[in-house]
Amino acid sequence: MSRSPSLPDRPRLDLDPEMSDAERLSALRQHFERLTEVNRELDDRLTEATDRRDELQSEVDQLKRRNETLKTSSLYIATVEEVTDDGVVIKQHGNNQEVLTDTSPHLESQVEAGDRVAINDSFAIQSVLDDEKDARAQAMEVDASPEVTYDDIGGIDEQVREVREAVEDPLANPEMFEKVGVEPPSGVLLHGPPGTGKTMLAKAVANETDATFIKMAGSELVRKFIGEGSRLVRDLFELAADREPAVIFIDEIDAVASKRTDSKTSGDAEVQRTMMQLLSEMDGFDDRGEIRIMAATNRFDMLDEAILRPGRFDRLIEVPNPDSEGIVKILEIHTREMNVADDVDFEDLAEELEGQSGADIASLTTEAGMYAIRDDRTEVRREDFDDAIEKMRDAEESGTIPGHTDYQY
Ligand SMILES: Nc1ncnc2c1ncn2[C@@H]1O[C@H](COP(=O)(O)OP(=O)(O)OP(=O)(O)O)[C@@H](O)[C@H]1O
Repeated sequence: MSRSPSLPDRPRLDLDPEMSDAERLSALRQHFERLTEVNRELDDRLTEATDRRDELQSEVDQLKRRNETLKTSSLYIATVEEVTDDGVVIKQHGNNQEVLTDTSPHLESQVEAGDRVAINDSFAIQSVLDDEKDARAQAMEVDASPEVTYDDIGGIDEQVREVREAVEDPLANPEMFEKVGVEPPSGVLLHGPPGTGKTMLAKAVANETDATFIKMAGSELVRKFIGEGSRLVRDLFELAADREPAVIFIDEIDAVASKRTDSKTSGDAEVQRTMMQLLSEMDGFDDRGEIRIMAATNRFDMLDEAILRPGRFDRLIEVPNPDSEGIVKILEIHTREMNVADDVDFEDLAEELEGQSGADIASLTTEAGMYAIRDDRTEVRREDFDDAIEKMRDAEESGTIPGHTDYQY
């Protein structure tokens, strides 16, 4: 780095007592001129230094920005295959390319075979991903205390009773099953059309038993790369064991447990592997205990029978769309907090809503409330429900799915 030239010397004033007044005045004048000159010089240097400082500052800002971009730029995921003296062998997810790469010295001691790591464009390992941060966080929804209660679920009382018996009792009273010598159902499969309260049921059981609710969507298990699906299944059961009591809920289980297809694509083989992993986790599972397994599907007809064998999903509960009595209950539940006008008759509305799911009814009540708000009213009237029904019908006719997808607990 170049050093800045030294500062100009401070001018000295030498006054000889022998000097005449005129000489003194001239010496003083010269001194004043030199001072002014040095002052100007210092001023220039100051301006120069300030300019340089601004320049350096803008360089620092630029570097900071570049550093930020580097830090936030996309990294790729890979699995460590082997740690050798020559470097680390990783396999990139997605293209399965094997690469021999380096780790930064501070990570050297942390990297082990089997770890998932984040790599940059040049394959250098940037960080080691732990399971929580990686797969679990991405693919699972973990709720230590879900808020849904049985009172929030309408029109499927029989299903609630069955679920309580099959899931809640073994969690709450495992010793009872032990004493009587009865095996509780291993897994409970809820099946029925979309939006009928299957997820709510699983959350309500978890709530009632103070269990952690762990949800994994079957589609998440399929989107992963080779070996990733089965690893996620293992993670799922491990996490449940860490957090017991826990209710595992696998939604859209048909995604990994459909009847075998004829095609022999590697994708199918991978799905099969994931399903086998799921079955083996369930088979090696102690039925009585602190973890209960539930799954849901809208495509019961597609399921591979292997998952329905005893010891696996051996309790099937159908959750249908509500009948008119159920619709009234669901309307009551979803209007609990609403100021509903006297002219709204739920029985009458239920007739119009025949065939709709709980989710449709939930979004319909929200929509009716929105009509009241748009009209600057706090009271929701029959006309608002009528408008909401009309909107729902239009959406059905035009093929767009009614609003339940954007209205979730
Ligand atoms: N029986 C019901 N009682 C009250 N609300 C319901 C009922 N069924 C559905 N809902 C409403 O619909 C929303 C979605 O329900 P839920 O997610 O439980 O359906 P699901 O059967 O799991 O649907 P999917 O098969 O699409 O996953 C709930 O958050 C709730 O607002």
